Amino acid sequence: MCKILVTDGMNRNAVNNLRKFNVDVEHKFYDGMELGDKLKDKDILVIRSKNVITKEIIDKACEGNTLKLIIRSGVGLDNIDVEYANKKGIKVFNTPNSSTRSVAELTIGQIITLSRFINISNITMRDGQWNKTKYVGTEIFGKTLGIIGLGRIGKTVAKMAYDLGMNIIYYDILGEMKSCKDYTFCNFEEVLKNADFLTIHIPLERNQGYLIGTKEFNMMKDRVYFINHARGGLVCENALIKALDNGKVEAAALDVYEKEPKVNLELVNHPMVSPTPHLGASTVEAQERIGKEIVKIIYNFLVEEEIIDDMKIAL
Ligand SMILES: NC(=O)C1=CN([C@@H]2O[C@H](COP(=O)(O)OP(=O)(O)OC[C@H]3O[C@@H](n4cnc5c(N)ncnc54)[C@H](OP(=O)(O)O)[C@@H]3O)[C@@H](O)[C@H]2O)C=CC1
Ligand SMILES: O=C(O)C(=O)CO
Repeated sequence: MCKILVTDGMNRNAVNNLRKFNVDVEHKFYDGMELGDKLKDKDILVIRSKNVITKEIIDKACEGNTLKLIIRSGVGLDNIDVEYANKKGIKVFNTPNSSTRSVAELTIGQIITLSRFINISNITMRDGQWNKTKYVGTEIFGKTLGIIGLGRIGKTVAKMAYDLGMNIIYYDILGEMKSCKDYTFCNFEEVLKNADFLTIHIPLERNQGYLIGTKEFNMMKDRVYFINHARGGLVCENALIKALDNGKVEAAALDVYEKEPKVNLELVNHPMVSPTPHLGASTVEAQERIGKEIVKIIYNFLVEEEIIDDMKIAL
């Protein structure tokens, strides 16, 4: 019988649907070499962001010679050594399309949160403070939103922000996108220099250094609003704290951190930071879609491997 290990949260409908395939599903968190050990008799591993799948774990798993598929429930594959897994004959899939809308909506929510002091008002009002004259915000209409990475999420953020009246400038490694003529392609430095609001939506590549450190913050407009919902490792947190302290950055919204789930208290306690604990994909809708994507991947695998017949069931 095909054995599947799911180490993290997974939509209940998806788990129930998997069981229709007459497979063995163990739903329990394991990590490190214990996980490697548990994988010795598993065919499929499903993880989210909590596990880091290293060469060592893959080697341990391969002692059992059963593991054929790793599925990352989500987009970023930076927590899996994909190249090594592939070298060992293990396929790696993610669910790239399911959370785009949710991450984009969180980003737009934070753009407005920062521009209107919503986060800091929430906190100070609980102390009985009435900072009406202190928290004079800014409209986002007519302001320039700089986007680094105009992929699925970047494009969705761009469309929403454009519809709210923002001017969109972007940089993407793929260059100018013909289908995005309402937005202006710039080089990386030009986006940093001209954005009133700056948001990052690129993957973290393995062994990549910071995309944004002190040098890059210094290039930005004074009092820029900064959002990182991509990966913590892209931004130097110490440089961000300095930029917030010296007013280069007016306010920052963060969903991702350098050392998750460890919290950098200096950063998240900064009065001008609006932090969320990696909630980008945490909506009912995104999780349902992710669950469906995973079931489809596993279904295709089981059919391909002739473990089940093409059941033509509605997934
Ligand atoms: N906070 C959260 O909960 C979530 C965070 N994420 C993060 O968001 C990231 C983006 O997701 P998504 O939009 O779906 O990914 P996409 O691959 O659709 O978009 C990323 C875009 O950025 C481009 N790119 C890659 N590297 C660079 C670079 N150095 N400079 C400029 N552009 C670059 C990519 O080009 P190319 O295709 O050539 O690489 C691509 O066009 C994910 O990788 C993940 O880390 C995703 C979901 C949830
Ligand atoms: O899907 C992703 O990449 C996320 O960060 C959410 O888990």
